[in-house]
Amino acid sequence: MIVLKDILYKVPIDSVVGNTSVAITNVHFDSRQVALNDVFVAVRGTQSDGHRYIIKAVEQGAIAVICEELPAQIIHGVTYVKVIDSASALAVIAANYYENPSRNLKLVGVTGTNGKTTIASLLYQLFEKAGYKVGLLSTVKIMVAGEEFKATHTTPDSLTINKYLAAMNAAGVEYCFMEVSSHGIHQKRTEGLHFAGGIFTNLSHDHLDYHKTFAEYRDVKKKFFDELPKEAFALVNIDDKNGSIMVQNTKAKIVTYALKTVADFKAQILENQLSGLLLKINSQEVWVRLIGSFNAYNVLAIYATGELLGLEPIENLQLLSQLESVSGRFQYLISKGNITAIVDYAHTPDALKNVLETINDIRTKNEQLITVVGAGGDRDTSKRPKMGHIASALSTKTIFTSDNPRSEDPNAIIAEIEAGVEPLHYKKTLSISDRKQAIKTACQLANPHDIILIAGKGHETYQEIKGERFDFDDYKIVEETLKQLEK
Ligand SMILES: CC(=O)N[C@H]1[C@@H](OP(=O)(O)OP(=O)(O)OC[C@H]2O[C@@H](n3ccc(=O)[nH]c3=O)[C@H](O)[C@@H]2O)O[C@H](CO)[C@@H](O)[C@@H]1O[C@H](C)C(=O)N[C@@H](C)C(=O)N[C@H](CCC(=O)O)C(=O)O
Ligand SMILES: Nc1ncnc2c1ncn2[C@@H]1O[C@H](COP(=O)(O)OP(=O)(O)OP(=O)(O)O)[C@@H](O)[C@H]1O
Ligand SMILES: N[C@H](CCC[C@H](N)C(=O)O)C(=O)O
Ligand SMILES: [Mg+2]
Repeated sequence: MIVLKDILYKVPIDSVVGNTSVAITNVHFDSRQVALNDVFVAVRGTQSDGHRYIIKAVEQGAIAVICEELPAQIIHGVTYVKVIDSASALAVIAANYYENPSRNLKLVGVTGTNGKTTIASLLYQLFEKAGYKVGLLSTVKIMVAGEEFKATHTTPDSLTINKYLAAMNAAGVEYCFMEVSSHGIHQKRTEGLHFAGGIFTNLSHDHLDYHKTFAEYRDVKKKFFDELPKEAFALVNIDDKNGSIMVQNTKAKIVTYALKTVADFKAQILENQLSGLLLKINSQEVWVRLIGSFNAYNVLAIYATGELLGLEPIENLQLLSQLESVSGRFQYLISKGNITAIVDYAHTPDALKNVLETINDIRTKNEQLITVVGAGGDRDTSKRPKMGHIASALSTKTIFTSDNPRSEDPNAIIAEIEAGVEPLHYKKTLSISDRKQAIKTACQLANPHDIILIAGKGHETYQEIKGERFDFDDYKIVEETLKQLEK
């Protein structure tokens, strides 16, 4: 039996109306999911306010309500707990309800604009190959010791996080790697978790619709490091100018990694090819099957984390060379007709620039680089012209198309992307709003040895248009189209 006051442990409370010794069944922050004897936590959101649904939750059987403001109408038999901050209370309640599962394993959070999925997924692979039971919470999927679950967010809500961590406890998981998004930190989805370490990848332009200014976005990321406990490690990319800012106020042990600067963990790129990277890490050579100089940072962060969590350096290096690429991250095929098609999740200006520069480093001048790219609807609009500028400047030909238009007009998004194209690059671009048609056109324009980059959607298996999700898989489409054209 779970009692309300037990799950309120360490929640900053303002006042209580009713009895906190009542038995409760479940906890929800969505009134539509509330059933008899559940607790409803009213959270203020971006579209609506959970406080509006308190009456509905009580009608559905809620025995207790956690809120920042008491409702005008108090129902007898229901306990009302007024808290300072509902989102924060929800996170602490979630951890209490599932018996603090983050304390029974080593939890490492990865934050930064790009590279979170890559690092978290490859750490999952590394520790699994080292013989441990491992957990993963990522944009692509959730893993509990080999069992796969669907991911809906990069960082899920605090109840979902703790639910999966509890399942990991039950499965005997020793290490869990999770992505920590800026939305996740800002909405306090990760509060109340006990982290053994935090990793900072890099910081560049993204989500400025939500966070408004770059400084605000940076400070939200920094908050994750501010809150790490002193026994944790804070592993930071010190080549990124925001790396030192991230750990300015952390209590955790600061460990640095870099390619260009003096750091605790240092790497050098010896070779950079389409088949992989040859790196020198802390004076040892290692070959990895990951492509692009940005992946040298990811590999170095993974190596350093392995060592910080106790892997032997030799074993660590051996396992690094066995890692397989992550779905939708520089995932490529070479067709029968010798056309290389690359599918990559680059959906920020910086990621797009990195991927294009990597391809330009690898290709020879007579091969064309044909890029297919768009930008998501209902998301940061200021990145659109930047992406248009970068794609057109760094590709031989660029086809602008739709990403997930969501509620927006696809052609209006494309017009904003086109606005960033410099006049001298105009003639190298065309726009086709139907993404499938855009991919097909890229395939038709490609000659043997050319490279096609399809950016922005990576592993996604849908396209979201006007609230509906249609099946869509960049990799499958380009694979099938090239097969048909080369029949
Ligand atoms: C903008 C945003 O982050 N929104 C998240 C937020 O929803 P919200 O604030 O819009 O909620 P709301 O609709 O205003 O509702 C307020 C409250 O009323 C409750 N409610 C609402 C209706 C009702 O009938 N009854 C009821 O109780 C809701 O459950 C909610 O608690 O809280 C929800 C619950 O945790 C999230 O599912 C939701 O994510 C939406 C779906 C989303 O698209 N989020 C994206 C932007 C996101 O979080 N992305 C990051 C990755 C970003 C990156 O690439 O780095 C991620 O971590 O996934
Ligand atoms: N260390 C890095 N530095 C810069 N760009 C990177 C790095 N790692 C990956 N990228 C680029 O960013 C894209 C997204 O990578 P990844 O999915 O690992 O990032 P993410 O941080 O998880 O993104 P999201 O915020 O959408 O979850 C990749 O497809 C690649 O183009
Ligand atoms: N986690 C990112 C994913 C963007 C992926 C891109 N395909 C899009 O739909 O904009 C976001 O929610 O902003
Ligand atoms: Mg991710």
